[in-house]
Amino acid sequence: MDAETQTSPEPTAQAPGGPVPGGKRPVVDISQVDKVYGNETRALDQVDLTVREGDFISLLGPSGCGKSTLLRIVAGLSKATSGEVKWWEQDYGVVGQPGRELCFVFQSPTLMPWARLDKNVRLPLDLKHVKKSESMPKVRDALTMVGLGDFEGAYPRELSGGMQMRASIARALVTEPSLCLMDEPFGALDEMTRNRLNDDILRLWKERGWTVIFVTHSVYEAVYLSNRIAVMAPRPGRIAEELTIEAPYPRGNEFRNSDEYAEYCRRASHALEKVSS
Ligand SMILES: Nc1ncnc2c1ncn2[C@@H]1O[C@H](COP(=O)(O)OP(=O)(O)OP(=O)(O)O)[C@@H](O)[C@H]1O
Repeated sequence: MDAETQTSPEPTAQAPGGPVPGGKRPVVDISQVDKVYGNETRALDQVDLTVREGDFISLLGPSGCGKSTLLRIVAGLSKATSGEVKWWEQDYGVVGQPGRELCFVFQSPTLMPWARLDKNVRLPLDLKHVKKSESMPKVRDALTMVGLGDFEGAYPRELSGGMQMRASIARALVTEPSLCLMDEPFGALDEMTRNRLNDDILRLWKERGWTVIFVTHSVYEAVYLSNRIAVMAPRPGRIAEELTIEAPYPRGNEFRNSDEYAEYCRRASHALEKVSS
């Protein structure tokens, strides 16, 4: 998971199962994944999802439908009971090899309270024994990208909740991931801060050429950010419906205030109501 990122092989027009719709190469292929916990909770049942290069996919669903479980399985933090999670042309085990770097942004910032921001953000590179002379320019670059360029010497307690979340995104950025997994990163923030961070994430997604899998409870957030939304249902956890959000990027306030956005939100709410009832 922590190996140096290098350039991925050139995209090809063929997926293992045939031609790639739209020419986009699959990054992760989740196939017939079940997860049954030790207490016999069936958290996931026959989940199929193909994540393609450049996708911004939201996993949207009520509490307990298995969103975090699925994300943790993709990250290799938990094992599927059965089924497969494959990377393009290779098994999951190759994560951490060149071109297969991923990052995970958790629900809370999980910063080390005793360390200044630069040290917090440098942590993944320190763990890889990257020399300080090499890591510090990357740390400064990442902090600047999330708008915290002037705060590298600050302690987490000196920052607002939104700034702490930005710092945790900077810590993910320094690893130069190609796939970014985000588990409800903005759920605890007020609406204005969440909107601002949504815009930041879309900018980084575009600039960095990321593929993102994003967990959220919020219909509004899912529609604003995503090109695809997988609506998940509980008991057992499964993907009940997939919505495509055709609105072009970049998206901003114009999109947020548009009839098109309202219509997509209505559709996503309706899908969510169906699985929650
Ligand atoms: N370690 C575990 N052991 C037993 N059951 C678990 C474990 N982790 C999760 N579960 C159960 O699996 C189901 C799916 O949980 P999960 O956290 O993946 O859902 P979620 O959709 O992410 O929920 P939330 O939106 O509340 O975070 C739930 O019923 C949960 O109680």
